[in-house]
Amino acid sequence: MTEFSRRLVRRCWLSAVQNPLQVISFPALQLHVSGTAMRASQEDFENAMNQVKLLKKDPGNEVKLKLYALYKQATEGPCSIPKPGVFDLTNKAKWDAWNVLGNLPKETARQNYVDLVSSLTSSSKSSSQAKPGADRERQGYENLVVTSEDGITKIMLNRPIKKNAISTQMYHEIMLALKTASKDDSTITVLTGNGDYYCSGNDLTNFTDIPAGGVEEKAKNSALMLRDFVGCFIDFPKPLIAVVNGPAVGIGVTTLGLFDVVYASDKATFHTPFGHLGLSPEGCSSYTFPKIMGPAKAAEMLIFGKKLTAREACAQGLVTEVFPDSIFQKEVWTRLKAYSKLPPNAMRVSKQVIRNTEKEKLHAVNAEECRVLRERWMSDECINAAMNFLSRRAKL
Ligand SMILES: CCCCC/C=C/C(=O)SCCNC(=O)CCNC(=O)[C@H](O)C(C)(C)COP(=O)(O)OP(=O)(O)OC[C@H]1O[C@@H](n2cnc3c(N)ncnc32)[C@H](O)[C@@H]1OP(=O)(O)O
Repeated sequence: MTEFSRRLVRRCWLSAVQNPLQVISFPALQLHVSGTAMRASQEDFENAMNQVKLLKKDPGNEVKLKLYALYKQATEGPCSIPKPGVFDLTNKAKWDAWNVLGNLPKETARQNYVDLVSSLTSSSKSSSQAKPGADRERQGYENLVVTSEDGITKIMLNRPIKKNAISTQMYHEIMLALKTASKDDSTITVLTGNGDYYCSGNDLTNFTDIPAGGVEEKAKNSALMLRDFVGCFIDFPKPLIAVVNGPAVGIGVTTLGLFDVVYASDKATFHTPFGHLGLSPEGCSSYTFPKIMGPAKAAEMLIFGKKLTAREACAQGLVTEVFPDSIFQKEVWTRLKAYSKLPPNAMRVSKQVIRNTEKEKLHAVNAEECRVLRERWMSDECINAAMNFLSRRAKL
């Protein structure tokens, strides 16, 4: 094994442990019941297995791995299957969870499984009564808050604890929110972030969830998803406004070129660290940025990762206007409320006149950027950079 492979193994495992939510999918709990007859607690065990399938709330990957391991130990005894390969993160995490149980007796594993399920069912009963969760469920978004008021649909990234990094689920949620907003009664649509960040870009743990087809399949799926995601911005039919409440990174910056207006707090910064991450530009920025700020300034951002302050970004034309943070929300929303009262059809038509000549070009640019990124994601440069972040060694 080379030093690089050794480092990769260590880091993959570290990332799996640090980010268990990315590791294992809920259907993995649909376990098969072994035909082996068991003693007294077999009925409890089977009941517990059925209860797991009925859980309303995903218990999280750490718990799912524990359940998986206890089930295997209870039905098959100690782990004796070969250790899965380095890139097979899901099966490796499952193997590790099972293997760590060592020689735990089957009966004990069965009892532990039943106890664990019982604790989950009681906690899910009490948490289902909590109002905020119920609201989120009704709205259908886990990491967005979408509201419509005064003719404005506001889509707020709501993962402040992770600086609004966009997880795979969030990409889908944002696409859904944009598609819904494009058809609702509102006249303008706003994207903003909750907390101190606007968005810290792609969630770097997205790539720890490797499917059975390996990194190639992951890269292919990610490229398809990215193409759809950016396509939603290109095709968005109404005025789309970014309210950049704090720092923006990666795809949180590149997509700004597809917005009609960008308002920023003076606390916001704009950073596209693609070089550091072994990546290449997306969000049509390879086309929009040189057009907006000229090729030289765009290259400094997109190739060398120069971070801009809000005022610099405004001077380059990426940002429409900068406001002192203390008055940012008040000023911006007052202005947006006034804009939202303008005749909606005129606003739509004006947007189309401004944007439509570019649409075809933008879709072609998007497709090409995704094609290139698909290759990049499989490169050593990119894997190393992501692993560095996951092992907390690098702050960009
Ligand atoms: C599939 C489609 C792909 C589309 C292509 C998109 C490309 C991009 O967007 S490239 C840009 C990717 N983003 C980054 O490289 C940013 C990485 N994050 C950071 O460098 C820093 O976290 C920071 C500068 C954004 C903030 O630093 P700091 O104020 O010191 O806060 P923490 O680092 O402690 O962050 C708090 C918490 O949030 C997690 N987190 C932040 N950003 C991300 C991210 N992009 N992905 C995953 N997780 C992120 C961070 O790990 C911390 O989590 P805990 O350690 O669990 O508290």
